[in-house]
Amino acid sequence: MPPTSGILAWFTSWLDWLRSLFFKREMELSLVGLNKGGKSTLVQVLTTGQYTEDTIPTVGFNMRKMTKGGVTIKMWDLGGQQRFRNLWERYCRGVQAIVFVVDAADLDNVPMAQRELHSLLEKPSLKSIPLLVLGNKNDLPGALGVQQLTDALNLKALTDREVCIYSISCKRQNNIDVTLEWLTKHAKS
Ligand SMILES: Nc1nc2c(ncn2[C@@H]2O[C@H](COP(=O)(O)OP(=O)(O)OP(=O)(O)O)[C@@H](O)[C@H]2O)c(=O)[nH]1
Ligand SMILES: [Mg+2]
Repeated sequence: MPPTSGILAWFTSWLDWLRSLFFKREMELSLVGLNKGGKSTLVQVLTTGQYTEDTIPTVGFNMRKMTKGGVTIKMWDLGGQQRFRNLWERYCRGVQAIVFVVDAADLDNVPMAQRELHSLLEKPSLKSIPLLVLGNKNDLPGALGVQQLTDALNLKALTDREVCIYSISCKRQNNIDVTLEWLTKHAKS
C-alpha cells in the first residue's frame, strides 16, 4: 500500500472514532425468517466480513453487537425453525427495525415465508416498526429478484410501516453495503 493511502486509512478511522465520541447512536434490530434463510450467516458477514458455510441452526436466539460509523447495532438473531417462531414477536418489540431474511432460491418455501411474515407483522405490538426484507442467496440460479419477491411476499399489503427490500448474497457479499447503510440510517439519534 503506498504511504498516502495508509495515512488516508488511518485518518478515516481516526475521524470515525472522533465522530463516535460526539455522535454516539445506537439501534436494536431483530432478524427473523424461516430456518436456513441465512440470518446467522448475515450476522457473521456483518460483524467479521467473513462468509462461512458451517453455521449451525440457531437454537432460540443469539445476540451480537457491532459498531459502524459511530452506530452501535445490537442484533437479535432468532431461530427460524417452527418451534422458535413464537419467540419472534417478543424479540421484535421495541426494536428500530425488523429484518426479514428469506432464501430467494428456495421457491417451495416462499409461500410459508409470506405467511409467517404477515402473521408476525399483524401483531399490534409491532405496529409501524420499519421492515427490511432481504432476499438472500441471489448467487444461486433461479433466485427471485426484488420485484418477484415483492409480489410473492405480498409486501404491497404492508401499508402501516416503512418497507424496503434488497436482493443480497452473503456468499458473494453482494448488497451487504447497502444493507448496512439502511440499518445505520435507522438508528436512534
Ligand atoms: N448459496 C448461498 N448460501 C448461503 C448464503 N447465505 C447463507 N447460506 C447458507 O444457508 C445455510 C443456512 O444459513 P444460516 O445462516 O444458518 O441460516 P439461519 O437463517 O440462521 O437458520 P436458522 O438459525 O435455523 O433460523 C448455510 O448452509 C449457509 O452457508 C448465500 O448468500 N448463498
Ligand atoms: Mg441462525
